[in-house]
Amino acid sequence: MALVAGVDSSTQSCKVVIRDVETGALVRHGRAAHPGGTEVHPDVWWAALLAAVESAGGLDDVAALSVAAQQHGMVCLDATGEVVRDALLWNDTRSAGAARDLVAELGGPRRWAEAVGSVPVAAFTVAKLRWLAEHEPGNARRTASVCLPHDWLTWRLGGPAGDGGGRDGGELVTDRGDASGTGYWSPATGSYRTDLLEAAFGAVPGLPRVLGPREQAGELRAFGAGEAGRVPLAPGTGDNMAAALGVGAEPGDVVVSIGTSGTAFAVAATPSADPGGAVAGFADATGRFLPLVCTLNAARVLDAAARLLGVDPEGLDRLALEAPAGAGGLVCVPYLEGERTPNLPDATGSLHGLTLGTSTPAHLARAAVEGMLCHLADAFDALGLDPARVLLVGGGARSRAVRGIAPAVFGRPVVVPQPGEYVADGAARQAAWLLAGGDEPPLWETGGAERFEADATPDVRARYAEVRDTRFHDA
Ligand SMILES: Nc1ncnc2c1ncn2[C@@H]1O[C@H](COP(=O)(O)OP(=O)(O)O)[C@@H](O)[C@H]1O
Ligand SMILES: O=C(CO)[C@@H](O)[C@H](O)COP(=O)(O)O
Repeated sequence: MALVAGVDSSTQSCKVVIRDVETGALVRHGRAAHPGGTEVHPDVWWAALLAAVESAGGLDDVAALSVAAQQHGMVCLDATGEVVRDALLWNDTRSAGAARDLVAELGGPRRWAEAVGSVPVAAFTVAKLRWLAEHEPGNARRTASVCLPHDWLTWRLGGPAGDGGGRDGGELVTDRGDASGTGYWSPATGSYRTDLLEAAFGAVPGLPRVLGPREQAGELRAFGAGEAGRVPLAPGTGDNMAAALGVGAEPGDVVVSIGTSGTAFAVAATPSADPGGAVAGFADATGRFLPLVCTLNAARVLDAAARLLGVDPEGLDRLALEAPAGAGGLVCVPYLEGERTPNLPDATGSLHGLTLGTSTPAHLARAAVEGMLCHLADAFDALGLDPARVLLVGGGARSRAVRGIAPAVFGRPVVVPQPGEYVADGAARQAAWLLAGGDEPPLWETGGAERFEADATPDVRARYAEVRDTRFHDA
């Protein structure tokens, strides 16, 4: 039985799945935690990857491997391949002012949408590079090349066995999906916009070569591999693109992911360009496109509510399901980490409608779940689609309360695939595609999905919208 490995190096953890190439059956898996915070030295991802691989039983028997990872993170390397400074992650908002400046300098959001499919906000690599040039000019001058988390991990995996840091000049590569989150690569033309990068950063550092969906990224050299047999590395991709591949999303589906970020995205045949900036016009991992709306606040809203109430995730579910729909008028606008969509990087969360009646743990739990889901429903609406299927994935989709309340808030049934690691699965499927060749990724049985239905509660969304607009209209 030939096996492939898929990695998901996401915000909170690194996950590894080992799957059968032919059937996609899960053979082994492992994970290791990432630290909190919005800047991290890439070596920390490397250490977590090693630990996750070990807990997945190693890679000795895999025939190909692919890495997916959190999008946008700025990894700067010097001329010797050493990391210049901690990577700034997608959810680090210090670059919000830099993004505003870039939008103004190019002549407004429409110009950016036309140039690269997206209007940069703090998350985009291009804004982080402007921030670096302005605030850490010494680090900017040392930056000989810039890449993304999955590019860097792929590069390290292809390094010499026993590599302890630094590299000997191997080529950096990326894929269309992750390149489309930089703000200096156009999904529509498939080429870098080095003019935009130079205008933002004052120089054009080395950039990863952008690979096609099943182009080989190199060979596995870490873990002592590459001596006995050759293990090809697939191009890898951003975590949302990998999730689309992992659940087998097709045009007509919208995927809503509740991880550290909340995302709503769809597979599209043509590129998109939203001058309003809400929809990022990304590329996907199959040669198509992935219009996507991303929020900064999703599963961690549930974590925060559980912490506040002194309960575990199951306790939060139980409380939320005890309270009535609408939580008696208690509304949580969950901008706990600032927000990206809408673009309110300095916003904080808000609780509105406290009365003696709503001052109960159950009402607070319900308000947190509904607020998080109303916020995601806004993201879903921004896509402007009427999909045949809405798929709910990510760690937060494991919550019983989320599954029960989501169809009411979204006003349509939701399908929850069997609990799994869909980003790592997508990476594994890409690795299998590299081995199999062909125009389409191999078809894998994704297992039993569960469909959840509920009566729509438009009044819950209306009340949320009223509080959101009153509180944040002028923010
Ligand atoms: N049963 C559950 N109920 C609610 N939330 C859960 C549950 N299991 C996991 N989570 C949440 O999932 C989140 C992590 O999701 P994940 O998709 O792995 O994030 P990321 O990909 O951003 O690292 C955590 O914030 C965690 O609280
Ligand atoms: O910035 C985006 C999408 O544009 C985020 O979705 C990141 O890719 C992080 O993903 P998670 O770790 O939350 O899955």
